Amino acid sequence: MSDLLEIRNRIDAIDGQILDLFKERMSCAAEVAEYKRDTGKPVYDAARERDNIQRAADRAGAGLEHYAAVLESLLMEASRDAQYRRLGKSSAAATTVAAALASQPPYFPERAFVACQGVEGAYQQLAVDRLFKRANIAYFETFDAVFSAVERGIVKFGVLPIENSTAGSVNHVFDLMMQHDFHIVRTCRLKIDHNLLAKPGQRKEDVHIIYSHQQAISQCADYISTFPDVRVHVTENTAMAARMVAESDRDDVAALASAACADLYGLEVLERSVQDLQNNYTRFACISRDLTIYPGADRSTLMIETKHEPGALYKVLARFYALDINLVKLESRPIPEREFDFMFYFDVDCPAAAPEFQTLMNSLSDVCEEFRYLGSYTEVL
Ligand SMILES: C=C(O[C@@H]1C=C(C(=O)O)C=C[C@H]1O)C(=O)O
Repeated sequence: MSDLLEIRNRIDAIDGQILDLFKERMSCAAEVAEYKRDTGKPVYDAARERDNIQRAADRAGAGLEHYAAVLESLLMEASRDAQYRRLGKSSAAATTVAAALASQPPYFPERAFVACQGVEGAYQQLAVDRLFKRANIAYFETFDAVFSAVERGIVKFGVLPIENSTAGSVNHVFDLMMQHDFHIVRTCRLKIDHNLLAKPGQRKEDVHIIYSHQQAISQCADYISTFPDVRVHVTENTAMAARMVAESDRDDVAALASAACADLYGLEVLERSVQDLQNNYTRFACISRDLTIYPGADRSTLMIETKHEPGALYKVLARFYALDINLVKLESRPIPEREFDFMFYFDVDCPAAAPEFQTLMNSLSDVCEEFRYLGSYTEVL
C-alpha cells in the first residue's frame, strides 16, 4: 500500500498543474473577451459550450463523464464571469438596477397611501403600521385587488403577507406575483399572536364553530384539535372572522384573530397566544409599481424560470455560489397551464450596490430561460 503522504504529494502536484492550466485558460478567455468587444459577439455561446461539455465527457470515459462535464461547466462559468467583468457589459436588468441606485431617494417615506387586503385589525394593517409612521389605508377584499390597485397607480404602496414561520409561504400571493407588474421596496417581520375571541360572556367549553383565515387555522392546528366538537370555517382574513363572530346571533362561535380585533369588534379574549409555536412570525412585502431602491437595501428578490432539464436549477445556484451570494429563501410555484414547469423565487442577501450583484444581474440570463428582478430592499424586524 502506498504511503498516504506520498499520494497526497502527488495530488498536490496535480492540483498545481491544473491551476497553472486554469490560469492559462482564463487568460485565453480574456483574449476571447477582447475579440468579442471588437466584434460585438455575445459572451455566451451555448453551442460551443455544449460541444465542450460533450468532448470533456467523452474524453473522461466511463465512470468519470459526469464529473468531467460538471468540471467543464464550472470552468466555462468562471471564464464567462471574467469576460462579463472585463467587458463591463450591462444587461437590461443591471442597467435598471444602476439607474434606480443613481436616483435613490434619501429615505423610506413615513407617510403613504397604502392598499392592503381585509379590514381594520387584520395582521396586514399591523404590518402597515410597522412599515409606515402614518399611513392612509385602503382595504381591498382580495390580494389580487391589492396588486391591481398598485399596478394601476390607485395607491403608491401595497402590503401583502408572503410567508409564515409555522405555516410556510402564502402560495396565493406567490402565484399572483406571476400575473402582476410590481416591485418590492421593503419587507417586515411581525410576531403573530393568535387569540381565541368570542362575544362577552361566552365560554370556551361551548364553542362549536371557529372562524379564521386558512393561515391562522394552520398555525393553530394543534390548539383546534383540543376542542372535542368543533367545526372550522375559513374566512378571507382573521379580522373578518372577528367581525363575523361579533355580528353572529349564535352563542357558540369564536374567532382566531389578533388582540387588536377584540377591542375593534367588542369581543373578549377567551385565550391568548394560542398558536402552536410561540415563535410565530409572518413576513410581509411592501410593493410599489415603480422600482425604487431605498438606502440600505441589502436583499433582493428574483423570479427565475429555468429550463426543464437536469441541472437547470443547479446552474442558477452555481451562479450564486460563484459570486459568494447567500440565499435566504427559495420558493417554487407551478406555472399555470404548463405541466410541471416551475417558477422559482429567490431572495438573495447582497447589497444592491455591490459589484457582485451587478455581475449577477449581467450573467443570470445565461443560466435560465427568463428572469425578472423584483427589487432590492431592507427587511424591518
Ligand atoms: C471563451 C468563450 O466564451 C464563453 C466561454 C466558453 C469557455 O470558457 O470555453 C465557451 C463559450 C462561451 O460561452 C468562447 O466563446 O470561446
